[in-house]
Amino acid sequence: MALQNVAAGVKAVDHFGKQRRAAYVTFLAGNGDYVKGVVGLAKGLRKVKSAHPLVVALLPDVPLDHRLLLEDQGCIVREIEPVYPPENQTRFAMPYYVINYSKLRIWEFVEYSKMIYLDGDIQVFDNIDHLFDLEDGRFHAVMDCFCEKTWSHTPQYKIGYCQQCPEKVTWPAEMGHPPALYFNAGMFVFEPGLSTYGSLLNALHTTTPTPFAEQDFLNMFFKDVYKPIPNLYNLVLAMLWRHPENVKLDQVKVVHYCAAGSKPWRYTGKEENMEREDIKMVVNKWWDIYNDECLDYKRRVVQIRNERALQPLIAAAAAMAETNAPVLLQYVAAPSAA
Ligand SMILES: O=c1ccn([C@@H]2O[C@H](COP(=O)(O)OP(=O)(O)O)[C@@H](O)[C@H]2O)c(=O)[nH]1
Ligand SMILES: OC[C@H]1O[C@H](O[C@@H]2[C@@H](O)[C@H](O)[C@@H](O)[C@H](O)[C@@H]2O)[C@H](O)[C@@H](O)[C@H]1O
Ligand SMILES: [Mn+2]
Repeated sequence: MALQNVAAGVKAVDHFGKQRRAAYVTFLAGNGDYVKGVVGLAKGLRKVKSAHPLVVALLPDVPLDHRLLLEDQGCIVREIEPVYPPENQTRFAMPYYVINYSKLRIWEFVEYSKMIYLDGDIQVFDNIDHLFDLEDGRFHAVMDCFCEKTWSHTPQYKIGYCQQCPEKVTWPAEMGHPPALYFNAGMFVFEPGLSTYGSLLNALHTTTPTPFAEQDFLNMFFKDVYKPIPNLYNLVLAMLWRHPENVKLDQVKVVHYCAAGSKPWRYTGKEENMEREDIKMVVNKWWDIYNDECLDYKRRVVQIRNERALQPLIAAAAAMAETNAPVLLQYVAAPSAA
């Protein structure tokens, strides 16, 4: 029995050259435990019934078993080449931040017209598909906070200034202009494009790396088109103790587990602020999704024997792939007469 996989899943739709589409995209590097973050994210997007697939841009050092785990969760796995900043003496805020420049490869995913990037340590608790309708030609992201120790190298940290409460400490005239609005690069809405991609890589080669690596670089590159979106779309956890007046936790749709000690899959509760009831609550909410087997992806295979049914079924399956419900069509050719 000759089985021919007529995959009408998302990939096949790409080959049909249909209109460009929207997708979520995340980034995975190494053979460590961030893969748990990406599995959790895939299940979280399924739980909120997102209509769009999750693409995982992963580095060559991600092992096969991790890739299969992600495929089995319905992710579209795309291997990318690393991107390194120019030779430098920079001390990154976290030494591993140097690998984060590889995120820039996602601008090359031009089969998609609009994408939402989400770090692997992010969870989506409410549907945010409406963000794909945000204005084109802009870079949409949530404003960051400068109050954590990770910012102690900056002038704003030294004088206690934060864009989250600009009225609290007046920016001294002798220090020139206050810093431009600055976004957290763990979540952003963007449009892939080869010309932007080329400009990004060219600009990178002549830009001295800085402590927040690609986050600093992206803020510099998109400064003129950056448009802040509410922090309910990317709650940087430090906001809970740095700017509680700016946070309505019951309205938060997206949580970013970037505070030290808050990665759910590594959570011990020992680090500073990690014993807080709100931190325990969002970490438990992450685990509820990660452990929920009902949210595991179930691949659907439909076998076809009648060749005349093939085309309409491919069209129907391609349409379903659009709504992040890929179907694998298998055409079972009749055995040839002996
Ligand atoms: O060993 C690593 C470190 C980072 N990342 C990816 O790079 C992103 C940015 O790193 P991280 O979230 O740790 O930075 P933070 O937001 O905590 O500063 C992660 O979310 C992952 O998607 C990864 O895959 N493996
Ligand atoms: O490589 C630089 C990283 O910079 C950002 O993380 C930082 C930043 O948010 C600081 O403002 C916080 O103080 C800190 O905790 C947090 O880790 C992005 O989340 C991450 O994706 C990545 O771009
Ligand atoms: Mn992160």
